[in-house]
This record gives sequence, C-alpha cells and structure tokens, in this order.
Amino acid sequence: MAQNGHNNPNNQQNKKSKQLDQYRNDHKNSQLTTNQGMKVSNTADSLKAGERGPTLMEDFHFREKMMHFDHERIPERVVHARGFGAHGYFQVYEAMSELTSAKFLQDPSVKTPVFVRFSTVVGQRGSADTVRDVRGFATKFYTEDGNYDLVANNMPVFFIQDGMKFPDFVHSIKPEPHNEIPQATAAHDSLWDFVVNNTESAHMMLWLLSDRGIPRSFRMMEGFGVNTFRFVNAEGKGRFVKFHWKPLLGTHSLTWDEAQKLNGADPDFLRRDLWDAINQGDYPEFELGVQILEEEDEFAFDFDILDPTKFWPEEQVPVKIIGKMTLDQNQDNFFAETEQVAFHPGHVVPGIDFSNDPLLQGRLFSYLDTQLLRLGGPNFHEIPINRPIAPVKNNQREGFHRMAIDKGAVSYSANSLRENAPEPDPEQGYRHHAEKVEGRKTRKRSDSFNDHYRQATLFWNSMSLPEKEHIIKAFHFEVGNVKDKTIRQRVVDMFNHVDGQLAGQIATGIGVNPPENPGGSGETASSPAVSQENTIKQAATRKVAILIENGFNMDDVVQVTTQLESAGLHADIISKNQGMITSAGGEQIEAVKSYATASSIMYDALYIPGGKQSTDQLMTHQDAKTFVIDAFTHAKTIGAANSAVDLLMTSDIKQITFADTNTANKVVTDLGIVTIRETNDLNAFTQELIDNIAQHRHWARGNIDGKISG
Ligand code: HEM
Repeated sequence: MAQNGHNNPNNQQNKKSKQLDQYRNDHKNSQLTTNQGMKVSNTADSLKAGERGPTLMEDFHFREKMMHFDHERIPERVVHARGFGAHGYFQVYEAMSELTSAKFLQDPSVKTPVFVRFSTVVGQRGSADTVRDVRGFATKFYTEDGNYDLVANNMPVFFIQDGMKFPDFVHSIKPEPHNEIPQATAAHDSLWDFVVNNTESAHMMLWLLSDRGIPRSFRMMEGFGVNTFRFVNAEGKGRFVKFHWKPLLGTHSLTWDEAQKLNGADPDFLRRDLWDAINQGDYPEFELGVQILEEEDEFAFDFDILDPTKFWPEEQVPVKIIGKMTLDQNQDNFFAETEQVAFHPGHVVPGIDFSNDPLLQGRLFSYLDTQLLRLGGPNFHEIPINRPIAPVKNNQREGFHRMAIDKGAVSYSANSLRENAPEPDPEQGYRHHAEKVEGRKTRKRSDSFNDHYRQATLFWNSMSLPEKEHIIKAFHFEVGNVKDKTIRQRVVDMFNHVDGQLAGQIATGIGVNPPENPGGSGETASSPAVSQENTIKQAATRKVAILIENGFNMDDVVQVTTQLESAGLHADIISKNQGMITSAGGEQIEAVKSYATASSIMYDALYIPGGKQSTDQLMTHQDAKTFVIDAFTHAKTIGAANSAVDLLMTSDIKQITFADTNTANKVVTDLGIVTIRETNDLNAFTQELIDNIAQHRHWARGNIDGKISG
C-alpha cells in the first residue's frame, strides 16, 4: 500500500510535492525540544516548589506548551467549514491554444500539480459528512504561470443571482442564531422563509433536494464552476466558458435513509472513503470539460448567460472534454493543508478571465477578504499549501508572520536603484480582456434575470421516476420540519410555478392545501444529461460486504473475492464476532468486522457464500437479517450462492425469483438479486454480480408493492 501516495513515482516528479517536502517532518528518531530548539528532560510534570507544591511561574516549558495549545484554533470558514483535501495532478489532452493562452492547457506531457478540497457548505467543521447539502469541489492548479483556482460546487446553479444577497442567504440556512439549531441542514423555518421570499432560489432548491444533495462519494460527484467565465486566446479573442468536472466513476448518491444513518454510524464516511481510496491506489479521476460560447451568441438563449441560477443544457451547448485530473496523494496534515488552503475564484492565470455575472463579481471580493481574517493577515500566500510553484516577486512587504526575507532598500516601483525590478511585463503579464463596458450606475437587476421557474421545470422534467420520488420525499422532510404553516403553504404555492403535480405532491406530505389551480412554467423540454440515471455505470472500487459464520464454504468465498478484486472491487468479511472463522473444510479466514462495527449502509453490495452450518447460524442472527433487509430496501445488489439462497428466501424479501433446484448451476437474477445453487463454479455468477453492482441501485424493486413484508 502506497501510504499517502508519497511513494508513487508521479509524486517524486511533482513540483508542488517537492516544494512541500522542505516543510514535511515525520519526527522519527527525534528528541523532544522547546520551540527554541532546546532539548527537554521531562514533559509530563510541571516545575513545582516541592513535589506537592504549586507550579512555578518560571516553568517556561509548561508555559510554552500550554500557550501553544491554548492558541491552536483558528476561525473556521464562514461557509464550507467542513472539508477534506487531496493532492494530485492535471493533464490536458490536447493544446487548447485556439481557445485560451492558459499555459497549463497547452502541453499534454505536462503534469500540473493540484490540491483539491471537497466540502459541505452549511455544517460546522465537526458536522457530519453525509448531510443533505451542496458539496464544494475546489481545485488549486499550481501552474508555471501562478496559481489558478477553480472553486466549484457539485451543482451547476446557485441559490441567488447577485453576490449582495449572499450574507442573507447564508444567514437563513445556517443554524438559527437565537438557539444555534439546527446543525447542517436546510430543514428549518428561516431557510424556507428566505426561499419563498427569494423565488430565484427555486431551481437550486430542486438540485439540493435531489439525489445530488447526498453523494455516495466525493469520487462520484460532478463539479461545476457555476459562474460564467471567459477564455481568452493569445490573439485576445474572448469566449464565454463554463467549467465541468466529470468523475470517471460516474455520479452516484446515497439514499436518504443511508445518509441519515451514516450521520450517526460514521460521520466521516465521505472523507474516509476518499482517504482509503487513495491509500489503496484507487486514485479518483475527473475529466475537465468546458462549454464554450462565442461572444456573438451571448443573447442566443431564452435565459441570460450571466444568470448563475441557470445552467447551459449540455444538449444545447456540448461539453468538450479537455483533460483529466488524478488524485494520487493524501495530505500529511489536515490543518496545514486542508484547513489552511485558501481558494479564490479571483486567482486566475493569463488566458482565463471573468464575466459580468453579478454573483461572480461578489465572490471576487469575498474570498480574499474572509481569508485575511481566517488566516491571520496578508501573508497567507506564504503558507506552504498556498505557495505557487511560480516565483513570487513584488514590492509587498511586512505584515504579521512575514516569511520572505526581501533584501535591499527598494520596495516600490517605479525605481531606478534596482533598475526598476521587479518589473511588470506588458507582453507576458496578465491582461484583462478588453470588453467594452458602458452603462448608467444602477442597483437594478436586469429584466433578463426575471424568469425564476422555467429551468427549474426543465430540471424537474429531466428526472427519472425514482429521482422525482426522492425529491418529493426530500420536500416532505425539509419543509415538514418548518413550524410556520404559512411558510409551508407558500412553498407549495411557489413550486406550483414549477410544476403543478410536484406542488400537489409536496402539499400532501406537509399538511397544507394543494394548489387550487395546478400550474407550471410552461417549459416542456428536458435535459437528459442532468439525470443520474444516465451517468457512467462502473463497478470498480465498490465495496462488497461478505457475511459468514463458522461452517461457510471456503471455495464460495475465495472464488468470488478473487474475481471481485481483479475487477477492482473490495470485499470485507463480516461475522457475528471479529476474528478467525472456520470453514466447513476446517480452513480459517479473518472477519475484519462484526455487526458491531459494520452495517449494510457502509457497503455498495452484499454477498453471502454457501455452507449449511454458516447459513443456519446467519438465519438466527437478527443483525444478519437486518443487513440483508437494509441492502434490499436501499436497492443494492445482493448475491447468494448455494445454501445461502435459503437465507434470502426465508428473509422478509418477497416476490423475487431465486435460484432453486430446477435451476441448478444457473445464475438467476431478479431486480439485482443474483443467486445460484448446487455449483462449485461461481465464475458466471460473480460476473453477473459485478454487472449488477455497476448499476448502483435497482430502483424498480421499490415500485412494486409488497416486496417487503410488513
Ligand atoms: C456571491 C456568492 C458567493 C460568496 C460571497 C461566497 C463566499 C465564500 C466564502 C467567504 C468562502 C470561505 C472561503 C475561505 O474561508 O477560504 C467560500 C468558500 C467556498 N465557496 Fe463560495 N461563495 C459564493 C458562491 C459560491 C459559488 C457559486 C460556488 C461554486 C461555484 C462557491 C464555492 C465555494 C467553495 C467550493 C468554497 C470552499 C473552498 C475551500 O474548500 O476552501 N461559492 N465561499
């Protein structure tokens, strides 16, 4: 196992990794010192006047140690406080010179180092990973031309149209200030009060309440730059651009029930998943895509391309895939890297510029401003994780915690004492796109931003039936938690402008009236690309739980695990008790988890090998039965071989066709339940299992009443 990915050959070439090496310290074979480098003789007892006497003021070691501890915390981010980072690299597929002069997008042989931080938005730093929320997906590219930050989210639109409203929106969704309740959720009065009074949020609320709000893994999320940016080529020609990250594992989600249970069982579920994947060599990969719009097509759509509550449907503006990012190295220190990294949409490089999107314009002020407070002054660009690999040369000086030792008398320009160095470079230096701007000062929003509903309807139209059901259930939870009935009614009335049926179904679950006149926005189009049903389906890196007890059939375990592992999946043996379990043939295998430490919600699929004695025992364990039923209700793939099929047949799973004596040696699959009997050859069975796991879920199960008794 490549611990933290440090040993992989790529990282030995990675310029950012090499730069960080000078700060890395494993403290191996070292002696304890004070911060002044003086060796310490005892760090367990304070200096006292007599063994039972008071601690002395002169105990500098005690005071230094305690002082440092007392000052360990810094403010958490005002939004996106909980996050997790990883290192990697990005490679462009072909030169992009026609579209942009950005140097890191020209040479396919160049590996540009990156650091990515995934995050939730609302919860505090210690909140749970699997809450319903937008996920941040921020990438710092350490390019030869300086740092470029693509500060993205996992949803392509935003709640508001103008940066001016950001403090209002965030105040409404954060815990309510009088009692700091509730944590990390939109399910409360103040957020929905904001929504009904700011109807531009309709579209984003649907994304938030969709499966996108509860991703299965950071490795299985799309990323979107949201705001419209600009590519500019060497000739100065500008084009509008939207940025996309596409995960090679596809875009997949948890179920709401899993997410809720994981909040308690493993609040670190998503960060653990990323950390483990990188340590196991399952390096997450994301392709970078761009949607390009010629400047002359700025007004070609029935929405304003500067409006961040709108996306550009891929069916209208295709996504061109231009490169790939691979995350292959875990951080060494959470605080030094994930906590101190400072992203900013204003960190651009020549060839990438802004648009007049009023949300983006607001962001351009906010990030630097907040980081001055969060990271203690103007020198946080010198913190190792934030340092560019390009040289930094300017006349900025001093401030708290200045690291650079800038020599000489000159700290100004223009100067003659140092021949005007460091000197601006009119050719290579950043040049803002010479967009013609004209207008009267006004606080008015453009009328072209007035439509708040059509794209919300487009999104709703694009959802599959199960996705629609999940959204309605999410409304029932989120709005059902709103105490003020007037607000609940207004939510229904507001979403009646999106879709009358949707509004009616929301009303049914939250104790208010359905709309008198079911409405809608009149939008009939859909965008299949936004439905997760149409994403990449891939089994590699998925986790399979294997349930056994003493007397299991070793061959059923070995054949399947070997084949799963060679297809890139991972399997954990789970039993009533952790430790060695003995097979029918007397061989032993280790159960790495027990029902106390593992449950179905932590796995993508379940497999139960045969062995009569094992099956008989599993049938008597309530925990084993719960494992099976949870996997079934969460629409996961379940496999059973030989006698283990009896376990499924006697469980509460109904109306599924299982392998029986008439189908000896044949694989039988019904709605993701894969079974086989009376066989020693599990090759075809395992392949079928893998193909079913790749489907991620088997929703059709849920649509058939009576599949689960009770
Ligand atoms: C006017 C609108 C917005 C404002 C004022 C704003 C402001 C902020 C602030 C103050 C932070 C904390 C930064 C820090 O402490 O380092 C932050 C973090 C973040 N924002 Fe925004 N934001 C806005 C909209 C957006 C949008 C549209 C996106 C997605 C495209 C986004 C993505 C992120 C991400 C990913 C982070 C976390 C960065 C990290 O991991 O450190 N924000 N935002």
